[in-house]
Amino acid sequence: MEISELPRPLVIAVDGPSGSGKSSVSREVARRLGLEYLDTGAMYRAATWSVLEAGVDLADQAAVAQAVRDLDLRMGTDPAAPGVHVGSTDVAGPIRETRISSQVSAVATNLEVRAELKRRQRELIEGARDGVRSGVVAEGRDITTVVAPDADVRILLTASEEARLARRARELHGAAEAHHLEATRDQVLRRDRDDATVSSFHVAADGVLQLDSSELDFEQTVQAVLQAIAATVGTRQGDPVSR
Ligand SMILES: Nc1ncnc2c1ncn2[C@@H]1O[C@H](COP(=O)(O)OP(=O)(O)O)[C@@H](O)[C@H]1O
Ligand SMILES: Nc1ccn([C@H]2C[C@H](O)[C@@H](COP(=O)(O)OP(=O)(O)O)O2)c(=O)n1
Repeated sequence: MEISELPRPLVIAVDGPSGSGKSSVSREVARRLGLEYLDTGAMYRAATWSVLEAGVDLADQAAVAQAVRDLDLRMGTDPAAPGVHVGSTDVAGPIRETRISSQVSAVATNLEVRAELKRRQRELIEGARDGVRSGVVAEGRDITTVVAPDADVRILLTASEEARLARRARELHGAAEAHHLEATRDQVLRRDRDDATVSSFHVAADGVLQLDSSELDFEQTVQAVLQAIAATVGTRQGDPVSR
């Protein structure tokens, strides 16, 4: 089925571990389908940036949760330029720094923080459903299971540990040599271990399509996701309630 014929509104949920390619692939899929793009990991990163900026002790769960409830977070959802602002401060760059990557799980495992961000993510997804682009690709760790279990298409993007480490090392250091792989280990494997205590993103839940990108390059992965979307919503063609 032609992409232009896909029913709208269209909500696509993508989850996966660190380095599986979910952010870059989801963003490109959103761009090609003319949908909005929601990077929920960026919301946890911006919350972490803000809490640290305010000098709140990450171990003080109640104070962290309150700071996140008070957070003036503005998520841009244009896949061509998905900005992240806290108040008027552009934090798109700072939230990718190693100091945030290494501490974000402490915030993401705070259950009150999760409840607050889940509420905001649902609002953003609903807003996108009714917005000019009529839909969104939302990606993270618990989108297929908790935030948008009723999404039209739900995909778990996985890749072998080896592939994920190599991709992250290349991204951070420009090469995947042994010492780079070691330096990247904390950012990928330890963080996934911590994050997995509150979300399930290694095994696909019922009705969630698992896609292993270990042997695929970026373009092949984008194509695989587009095909999965067309195959899933294409079967509902003619269904007037395509959500
Ligand atoms: N299928 C793929 N093959 C090779 N590299 C990829 C693939 N998908 C993504 N990448 C690259 O791997 C890195 C990590 O991807 P990213 O989308 O940030 O992963 P995630 O959001 O799951 O942590 C990026 O530099 C990205 O360009
Ligand atoms: N829906 C989500 C999205 C991200 N998180 C957490 C898990 C991660 O450690 C951080 C940052 O997510 P992000 O997707 O930017 O992580 P990657 O570096 O792409 O692996 O937020 C989450 O708990 N739930």
